[in-house]
Amino acid sequence: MGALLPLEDAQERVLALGKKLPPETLPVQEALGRYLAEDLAALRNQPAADMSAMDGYAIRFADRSGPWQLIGECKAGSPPCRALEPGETARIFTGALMPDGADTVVMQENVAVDGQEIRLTTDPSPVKGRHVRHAGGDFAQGDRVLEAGSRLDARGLGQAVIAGHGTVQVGNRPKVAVISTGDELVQPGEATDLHQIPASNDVMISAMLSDLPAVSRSLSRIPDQMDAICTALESARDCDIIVTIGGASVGDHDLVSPAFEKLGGKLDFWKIAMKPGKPLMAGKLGETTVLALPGNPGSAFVTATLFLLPLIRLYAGARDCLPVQQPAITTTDLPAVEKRAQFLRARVDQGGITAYDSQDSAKLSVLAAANALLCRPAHAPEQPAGSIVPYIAI
Ligand SMILES: Nc1nc2c(c(=O)[nH]1)N[C@H]1C(S)=C(S)[C@@H](COP(=O)(O)OP(=O)(O)OC[C@H]3O[C@@H](n4cnc5c(N)ncnc54)[C@H](O)[C@@H]3O)O[C@H]1N2
Ligand code: MOO
Repeated sequence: MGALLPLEDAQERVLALGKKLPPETLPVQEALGRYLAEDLAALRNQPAADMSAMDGYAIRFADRSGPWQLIGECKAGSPPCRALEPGETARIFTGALMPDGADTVVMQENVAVDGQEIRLTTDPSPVKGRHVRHAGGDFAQGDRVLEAGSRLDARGLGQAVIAGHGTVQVGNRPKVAVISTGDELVQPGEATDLHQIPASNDVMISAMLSDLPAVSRSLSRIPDQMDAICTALESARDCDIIVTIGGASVGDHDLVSPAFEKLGGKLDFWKIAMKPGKPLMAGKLGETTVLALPGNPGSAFVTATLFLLPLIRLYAGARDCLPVQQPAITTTDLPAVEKRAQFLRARVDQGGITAYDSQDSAKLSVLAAANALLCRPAHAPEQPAGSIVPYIAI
């Protein structure tokens, strides 16, 4: 067997095969999950002017001990009442603009109201500036409030809107074809003979894409025949990315690589130093990036996590494409790793991270129970229980 390509090199090469798509402008309401194509600057100050953070009474700190004469009302959505003179107060509500002259708010729980006279009932007396949100205290016009390449989640959308934006420039969604191959595959829910298996990877991989800005289509259960695989690949050439599942290894019926080459595909690499996922293949078919994932469910999931999702993020304009690794304490001894980096299906909780005893990449039961991939780099030394190890949350 020739030298296997190290994982990091393979990730770099896959990302080098892709390209960021030209951006588009969308109404903010339609931009959930997209990556910002440019830094977003605030178009307004927030708050636009000093405003009250409480329901109560606006006062001048200079006459903090009261009593005060009530001269008007300030509510959210209306301009403030006239300026306060010494000894005066205005009724004010949360979110209302402060009247000129006022610099402090006393909560209504801390006063007694007697007609137009308002008295302080608590000791100590008010603190200067208390319960006032100052103009520009959140952000000022021109401030960068969101970074190019960051993902617009619910909070990001809220931020864009409060900063004054009705539309945003975002990365486009790559078109992705998911092609599964195998004579043994049957449709979900269909009865299986002993030599058959439900096509679970198709649903699993498509589901992994559903959380990303991608337009995917599925070409399921292509037979292990050269012509059929070539036809499927040809039919997806309008896509930015073709991902195949299964038929990536070296068996006589593993025809993805031969079909890819027959159509003139340019192989970038095949086989990497990783477990599971060794038979991963990557290349270009014209303008389309092709990733061939191994068929075992554990291998398909791990390679999709480490290669396919990052590639989609790259096309969609993400700043950070690779999965985030976090630290946890291993609850078990981990043996030294040889040349293939390992991604162990594991369970992480407050007590630490525990890799499952069985790491058979064909076992969906283990994959489905896991909530983490415990990362073990190639040539990592033995790590006893209690060591800190990296993991990817799944
Ligand atoms: N002589 C060697 N044999 C194998 C090697 C090797 O290096 N030398 N590599 C092994 C490794 S590692 C893996 S992983 C598998 C991957 O093989 P393929 O990508 O060719 O996958 P298949 O043979 O088509 O399928 C493997 C397994 O997964 C099931 N499968 C496939 N597609 C689906 C699907 N869409 N849904 C559910 N299950 C699927 C398939 O029925 C097989 O059971 O090769 C090793 N062999
Ligand atoms: O990707 Mo294979 O799992 O190493 O069996």
